[in-house]
Amino acid sequence: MKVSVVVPAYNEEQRIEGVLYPIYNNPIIDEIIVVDDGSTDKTSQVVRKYSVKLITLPQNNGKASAVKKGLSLCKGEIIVLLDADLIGLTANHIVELVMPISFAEAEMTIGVFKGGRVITDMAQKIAPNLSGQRAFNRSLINDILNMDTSGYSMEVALTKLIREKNISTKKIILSNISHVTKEEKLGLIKGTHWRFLMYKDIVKYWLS
Ligand SMILES: O=c1ccn([C@@H]2O[C@H](COP(=O)(O)OP(=O)(O)O)[C@@H](O)[C@H]2O)c(=O)[nH]1
Ligand SMILES: O=C(O)[C@@H](COP(=O)(O)O)O[C@H]1O[C@H](CO)[C@@H](O)[C@H](O)[C@H]1O
Repeated sequence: MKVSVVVPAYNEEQRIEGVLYPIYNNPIIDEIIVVDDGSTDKTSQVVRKYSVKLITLPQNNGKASAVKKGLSLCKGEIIVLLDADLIGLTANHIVELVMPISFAEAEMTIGVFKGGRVITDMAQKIAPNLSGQRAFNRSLINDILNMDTSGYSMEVALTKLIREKNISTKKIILSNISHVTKEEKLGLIKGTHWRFLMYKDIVKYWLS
């Protein structure tokens, strides 16, 4: 089965190679689409060093719309979503996310960090359903594209969709992987502000 990987990226020039390098040119992956969500840094320039498809959006519209743009263009029968700021990603993590889908054990897998860093392990233990690392069957793509979601409400919208449509899921432990937190990327004040905006998107979606 063909595998597409979609990576939304906003101002990830310093981190995105940590995601592309381990997986580009890998025979298990047929297509990698990076959606540069209106970055103001050199994200696109860095991505162009790799043989992947790059979509550059003219302005920053938030993670959900970047992911949807990638989904609307990808061709795989199995689709993998990855954040652009992962630390310690390996091709094996992709295999672990994809296998249960290809063996029809689940329609969607949700990757949960373990053994990476305490801070991100803890966050994912508390809220595994917020994970941006997933694989799913193409049969779900129209439902996902039709979700009324914006900003950081992508994962919470997926959780709602899973419940409503009774989609079978499987949690996959991803070992020795982490991501760069907002505070690490942006500093304490700006990072906390973005975190607040993220939770606002999530709560707003739940209340809608
Ligand atoms: O407006 C945005 C904000 C984030 N992202 C991307 O969405 C993913 C998750 O975002 P972030 O790292 O901010 O979330 P966190 O993992 O810190 O919650 C990353 O690949 C970001 O580059 C995006 O495409 N557009
Ligand atoms: O793990 C979490 O609590 C949040 C916040 O991560 P940071 O510590 O701000 O990097 O990250 C996740 O949630 C976002 C909203 O659902 C997703 O978009 C991210 O992909 C995911 O990493």
